[in-house]
Amino acid sequence: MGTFKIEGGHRLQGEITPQGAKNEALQILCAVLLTAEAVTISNIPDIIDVNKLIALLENLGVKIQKKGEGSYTFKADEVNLDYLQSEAFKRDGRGLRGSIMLVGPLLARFGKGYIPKPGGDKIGRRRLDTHFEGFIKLGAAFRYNREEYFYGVEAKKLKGAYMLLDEASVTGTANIVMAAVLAEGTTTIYNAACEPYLQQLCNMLNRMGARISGVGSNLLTIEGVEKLGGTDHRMLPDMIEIGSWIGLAAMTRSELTIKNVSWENLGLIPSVFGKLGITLERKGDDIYIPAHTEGYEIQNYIDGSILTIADAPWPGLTPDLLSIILVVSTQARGEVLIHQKMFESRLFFVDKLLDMGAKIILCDPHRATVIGHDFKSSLKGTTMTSPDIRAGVSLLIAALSAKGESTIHNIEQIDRGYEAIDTRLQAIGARITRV
Ligand SMILES: CC(=O)N[C@H]1[C@@H](OP(=O)(O)OP(=O)(O)OC[C@H]2O[C@@H](n3ccc(=O)[nH]c3=O)[C@H](O)[C@@H]2O)O[C@H](CO)[C@@H](O)[C@@H]1O
Ligand SMILES: C=C(OP(=O)(O)O)C(=O)O
Repeated sequence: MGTFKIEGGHRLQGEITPQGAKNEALQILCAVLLTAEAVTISNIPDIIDVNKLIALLENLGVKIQKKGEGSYTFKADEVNLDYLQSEAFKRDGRGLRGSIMLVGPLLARFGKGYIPKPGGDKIGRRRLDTHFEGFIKLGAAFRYNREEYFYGVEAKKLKGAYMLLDEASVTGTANIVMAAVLAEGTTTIYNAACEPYLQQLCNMLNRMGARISGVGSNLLTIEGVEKLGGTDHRMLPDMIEIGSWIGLAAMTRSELTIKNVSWENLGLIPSVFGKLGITLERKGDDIYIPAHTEGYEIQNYIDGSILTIADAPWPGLTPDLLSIILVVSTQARGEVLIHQKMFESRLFFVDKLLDMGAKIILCDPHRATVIGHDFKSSLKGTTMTSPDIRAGVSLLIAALSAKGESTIHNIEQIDRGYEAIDTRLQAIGARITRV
């Protein structure tokens, strides 16, 4: 179990460039299985989850060639389907959430897709019904081995169908889209998720020869094609990392520039931080955050009532930023209710913030009221364990703003999604060491 030691209370300064988007990368990498031709992908983040998925592709027989930093060519012309039945796959396929998206492309191209119950953050129930109900609608037979937690779908030929998803699942939509592009006839997916991750996936598939319309909306129409070809694709900057750095700048009262953020793909993220009173300036495609020496003040609603910040399917606020928003609120002027609607166990990390001196009432597993300190009292360094990726980064931000030394254990959770976070933060003045 890796550990970070952090000496808090120091201002940071400078520029930071976001990595390529983790959740986009997981979709895009699975899509290389849809063609026998070469697909070149750049801006791939060097993080644990992505590297695990690349290893799974390699074990499936995908030829992988490094082109440069974060840039690889993938060629799935000799896929080894026997690997899917191996003990190694049953073990390694469980290592991340994103591996579930291998199923759709395998089913579409080879008529069968299998996966052990995938891993990812332990943040509450994470069902897969949307994925498999979609495959069944396309004509696949489904089986689930409860003893081994092993899922399987098979179909000689998928047939396009209309489906209204019971929830706008991000990985579920990506999986069904990747299955439908090679199905016979037209598939309509209503209540589809439409995050930039999915827009990027659909645009890439269209460049490979797919016929997807409605990209960016919750109504996707997919006319199946016989086969797909190769393409080049570049990952967008990671919007969750961008949000994390905005929070970091505000809470450490640092002047920071976040480079090349792809503003048009950030949705509500800048305005939600704006509601916490954080000033962001758009400079070209960068975000400039001045040092908040006077702190920041949470806005109330127009009628004077207390602000709620809640997650919602895109274009609502992504749930992956709520832990960071919560931590940043602990030093704001004012109060806010944080409502994590999607996940049941994502707010329990607030106990650690309470230990550090934050004023938070955990109302129930989904809601926490935060009463900001307005920097009149700093958080105090402590020893903690990172429970999940975003809580881990939130605790890291808290530790960097706190008085004294903190220790964060289980930092593999952070490394799952943030590339070389220690050296990148050291470069802007953070006192953080990996021990
Ligand atoms: C690898 C990857 O891409 N992971 C992301 C993906 O996970 P993932 O695709 O696993 O998450 P889903 O979109 O399926 O759903 C996440 C949770 O939200 C609930 N839900 C979802 C949609 C909805 O309309 N109502 C609702 O309550 C689900 O029941 C589930 O508990 O999307 C999540 C939601 O943005 C993000 O937190 C994860 O970082
Ligand atoms: C929940 C997350 O990841 P995963 O779905 O991979 O567990 C996340 O990125 O915040």
